[in-house]
Amino acid sequence: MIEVRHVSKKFESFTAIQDISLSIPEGAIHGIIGTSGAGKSTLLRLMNLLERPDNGSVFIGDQDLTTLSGSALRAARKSIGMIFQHFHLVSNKTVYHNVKVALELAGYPKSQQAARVMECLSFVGLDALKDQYPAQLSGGQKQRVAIARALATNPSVLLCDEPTSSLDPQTTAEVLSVLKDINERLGITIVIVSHEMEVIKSICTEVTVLENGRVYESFTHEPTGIHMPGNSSAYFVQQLKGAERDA
Ligand SMILES: Nc1ncnc2c1ncn2[C@@H]1O[C@H](COP(=O)(O)OP(=O)(O)OP(=O)(O)O)[C@@H](O)[C@H]1O
Repeated sequence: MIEVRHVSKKFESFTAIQDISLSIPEGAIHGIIGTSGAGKSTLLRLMNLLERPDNGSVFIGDQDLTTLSGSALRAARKSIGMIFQHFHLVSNKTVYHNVKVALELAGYPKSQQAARVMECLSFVGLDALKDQYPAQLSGGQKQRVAIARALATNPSVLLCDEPTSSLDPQTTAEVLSVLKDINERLGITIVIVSHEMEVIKSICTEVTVLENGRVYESFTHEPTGIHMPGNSSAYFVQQLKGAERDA
């Protein structure tokens, strides 16, 4: 499904990615983890050519993205959605219009746009908030709007760059549930960059550990499932008083 072959990327004289090859099968949830600066985000951005590699090729299905440019690359990118740590929503557009803009940019048939926006919003459970603005939403809701926007063009791949790093544990669990749902119900292959071990452990079916721009190890993984943390005042008190007693 996604195949990165002998890819390298330099920023001036600094080599961020060194000769990486990786094969991610259809239907996987592939986690990429490593220390800060290991090259995780750069590797992810190479997968949709937001960064163009200096060497090597990037296949999505049987299409080598590195051979494309201009309108052909824009067309190929419709099959690759992406979400980010800071959501990247348009602040002066409503939830509805944040999703609709993805369809407009992709040239989706005008007569079908409204129905598709609502379909995507109801998939992430936000249809009731369609007329809200991003500033009126919680972090988890903002990320769900970003997911709905990424889903709008029916991608086969969703790239996630630290999707839960700005969120509290409860909201992280909710967003991970949406990602798992997308993978299971829509069959979308997911690549998720995170420095949070729990995120990788909970939903990833395979993992790549990066170190200094190289693959340290890549392996299959049995997801542990999403842990729903307590979210009541009583839970916080119990956890903190328990921790005090144990200290
Ligand atoms: N556009 C750029 N110009 C110059 N250097 C860059 C650029 N993008 C990334 N780098 C450098 O490449 C290296 C890898 O960056 P990258 O963001 O991929 O790492 P990361 O593993 O995602 O780190 P973090 O977890 O801190 O986000 C870092 O040293 C970074 O400073």
